[in-house]
Amino acid sequence: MANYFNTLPLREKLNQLGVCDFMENSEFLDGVNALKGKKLVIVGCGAQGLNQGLNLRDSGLDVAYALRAAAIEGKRDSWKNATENNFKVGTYEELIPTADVVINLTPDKQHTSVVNAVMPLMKEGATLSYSHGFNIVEEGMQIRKDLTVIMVAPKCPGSEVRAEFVRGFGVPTLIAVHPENDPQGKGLAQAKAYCVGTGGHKAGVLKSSFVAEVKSDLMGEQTILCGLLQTGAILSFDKMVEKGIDKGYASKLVQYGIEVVTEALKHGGITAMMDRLSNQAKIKAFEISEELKTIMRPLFQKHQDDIMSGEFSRVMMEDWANGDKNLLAWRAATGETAFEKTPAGDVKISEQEYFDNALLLVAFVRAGVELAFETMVDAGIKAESAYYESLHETPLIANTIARKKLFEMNRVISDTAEYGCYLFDHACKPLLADFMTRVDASLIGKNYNEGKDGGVDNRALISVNEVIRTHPVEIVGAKLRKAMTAMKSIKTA
Ligand SMILES: NC(=O)C1=CN([C@@H]2O[C@H](COP(=O)(O)OP(=O)(O)OC[C@H]3O[C@@H](n4cnc5c(N)ncnc54)[C@H](OP(=O)(O)O)[C@@H]3O)[C@@H](O)[C@H]2O)C=CC1
Ligand SMILES: CC[C@](O)(C(C)=O)C(=O)O
Ligand SMILES: [Mg+2]
Ligand SMILES: [Mg+2]
Repeated sequence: MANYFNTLPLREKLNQLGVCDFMENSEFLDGVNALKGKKLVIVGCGAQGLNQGLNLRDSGLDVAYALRAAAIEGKRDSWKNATENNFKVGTYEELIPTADVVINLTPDKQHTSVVNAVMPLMKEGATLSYSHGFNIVEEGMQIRKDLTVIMVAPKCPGSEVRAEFVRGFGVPTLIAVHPENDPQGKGLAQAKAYCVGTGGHKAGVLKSSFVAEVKSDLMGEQTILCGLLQTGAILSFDKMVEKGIDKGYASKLVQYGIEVVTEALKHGGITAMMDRLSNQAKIKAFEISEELKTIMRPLFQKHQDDIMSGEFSRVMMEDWANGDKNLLAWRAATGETAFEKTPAGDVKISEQEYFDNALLLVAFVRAGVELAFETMVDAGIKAESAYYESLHETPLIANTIARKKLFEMNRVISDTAEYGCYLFDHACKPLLADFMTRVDASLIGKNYNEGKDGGVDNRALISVNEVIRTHPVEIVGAKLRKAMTAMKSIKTA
């Protein structure tokens, strides 16, 4: 199989990369009807499988789970997830032949073998669905011509797909129909109905393409969403310990601080996050984030280049073939970091203190969101898609760190995200070594405002505000957030 994207002529590459239509509420008035009464069979019951299935069932759809025989016999977690939630469970042979829609929610590294196993069992004219286009785009999987192939890709971890739905909201979602597989022209209607079933239509839906989803999703997850949050968390914690800050306090400030500062992003973008700081702290956070952007820009560009060329996938797939040797070693090393091993202290930190005592975290977030957004847009990804993959999803990943630190984040994200996260983190830390020698406790661990009189140069403040507020991520964000009127707040630690 050849990398599908690389087989396309340049104009078609650009064409597919540029597919990005924000869908109006009026396009979802048909609700879940296109899937009502159809049999939806989800393959795999993990992070996305379980949570999407719960939402789809609560939306009135008929959902069952096809698991591999070993998972059923061994009563593995996937079997427990499904049966404890009272779903029908069966083998591929039992459930796939009657399915109208087969939803493949197994890890990307298994897609070729899973699709090769289920495709011969699928009935004529059925639909195969993915939540990430890797198998189609990077591996060039060929699907039987009578089958419709759609994608419904929530822009967030599975746990948050459920949590937002239960809160009465949803998560932004990219939907697409594979241009090579839409023989009956029903793909879009089914993808829209599926998206209503998961609640995604409440948060914003982009009509995208498999190509645009893959090239933006991989970039977001490697850089700002997971890679940089991991780097920022570890470096911030280590710096506080080096400066003599209590370890329990340091652990708590980072674990919950990322969630608290990014919650402001969710509601009002970088502007709202930076406005939570005093004027003098905002100017300082702006300066250090500008420096971080300069240092990290080449790394962000390298990741995007490697994603576009297929080099990233090639190297990751080598590791798959090698029994995940690198991934497993990197996962184990993450578990051994001092941040991971130090429990959060039993100390009260007020919401404002998370901002005032963690300027460095705010600077990492601003730098990472803006860099990821700028790099994606420069590569031909549309601003709306880049916004979801950078600014909007950062708080949702931060929620997972608040639960159980980097372990939880890496457990709930996909296998491609976890691999890319470590790759970025390992390249980023050495790049920041010199910068970090200049960071003191006033930037992380202590209140930046302490001992300062609060005065600022008016012109400097006006110019900082101007740069923050007119960044293209803020412009598109303001527009997209208007469509998120039902967004709920989360409770902070
Ligand atoms: N994780 C996330 O939050 C996101 C994931 N996605 C996409 O969703 C899809 C699913 O990812 P994710 O939910 O992380 O997957 P998980 O790693 O959570 O695994 C899902 C399930 O697949 C089953 N499985 C594993 N290997 C096989 C196999 N060889 N054959 C059959 N079943 C297998 C596992 O059950 P068992 O081993 O018991 O059989 C497990 O329950 C991916 O395409 C991913 O890119 C998209 C957005 C976010
Ligand atoms: C963390 C990134 C993601 O792409 C996601 C949750 O959207 C993944 O693959 O897990
Ligand atoms: Mg994603
Ligand atoms: Mg992903």
